[in-house]
Amino acid sequence: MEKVGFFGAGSMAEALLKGLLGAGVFRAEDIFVINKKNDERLEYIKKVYGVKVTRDYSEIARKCSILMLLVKPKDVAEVMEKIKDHLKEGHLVISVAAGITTSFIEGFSSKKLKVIRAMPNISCQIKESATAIAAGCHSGECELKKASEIFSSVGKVILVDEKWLDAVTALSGSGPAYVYLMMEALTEAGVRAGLPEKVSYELAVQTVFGAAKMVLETGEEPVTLRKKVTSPGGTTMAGIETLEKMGFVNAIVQAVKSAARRSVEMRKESGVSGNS
Ligand SMILES: NC(=O)C1=CN([C@@H]2O[C@H](COP(=O)(O)OP(=O)(O)OC[C@H]3O[C@@H](n4cnc5c(N)ncnc54)[C@H](O)[C@@H]3O)[C@@H](O)[C@H]2O)C=CC1
Ligand SMILES: O=C(O)[C@@H]1CCC=N1
Repeated sequence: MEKVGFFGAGSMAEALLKGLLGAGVFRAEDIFVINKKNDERLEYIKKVYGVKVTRDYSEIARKCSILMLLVKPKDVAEVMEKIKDHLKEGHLVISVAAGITTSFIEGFSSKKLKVIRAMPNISCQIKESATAIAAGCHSGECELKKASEIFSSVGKVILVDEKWLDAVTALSGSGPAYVYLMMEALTEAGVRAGLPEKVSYELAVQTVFGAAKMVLETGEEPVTLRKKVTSPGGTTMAGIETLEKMGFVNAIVQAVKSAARRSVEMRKESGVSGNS
């Protein structure tokens, strides 16, 4: 079985660990994890998931054929500097860092480094991620297949051109947070309408879950399902009219635009030149 190195031990690394181990894609003993300086966090990761932890960057590069960059965009360069002399053409580098291009990563090595840029989301923890992947210039079918296998074990995978990744990041990378905010808003709305908080929360969460499951299980589009809920002159229509008046759709459109813009900014802040 291949060995995989995790550079980063934060939220995304833990969500992926849970998903990948749960799916049996890697054995715990084949996963090596390193972080910047938080010993307690690394100990926790080792204890809970039984994976190997180290402070030796070269050990990971030596032992693992798949290297996953699970650090913040601004920290990608630091990791690459630390591992660049140990990189081989046989390595597959998979980066999930928002805004960071495959060409930026490739640029750290004189070898034809195989790089895949992926944008999963936090739901890989429960194997329900929506992940988009794009290949760098030295990656081909084989690398895409490998990355696809990894991420399809934790959810759905879509192959995209790298130029779409800022938009993908803004939509499905950040997307779970928008939906959580929707749940928070519905809960607060229920409380303001007189419901006890616990009741409101349970109804809000199950409503969001049921609505998504309806789309997936019936195959009907959201617009069709929305019309089925909206009786003429009824309660839903009153609610939807208010959402429209308050610019609900535009708010979502602007949110995704802002997030995509931020992905571009973070790329620039990380010292990456070029557009995508
Ligand atoms: N959190 C999310 O829902 C998603 C995050 N991402 C991407 O995943 C990446 C990680 O995000 P999070 O896990 O949320 O961040 P985080 O802040 O929770 O974790 C970052 C980890 O990187 C480690 N790190 C920093 N510098 C390092 C270095 N030089 N060497 C080794 N480890 C180092 C830190 O110690 C920490 O463990 C980001 O690039 C983000 O854009 C992508 C999709 C979703
Ligand atoms: O907020 C962020 O920058 C990362 C990328 C997508 C989700 N979280």
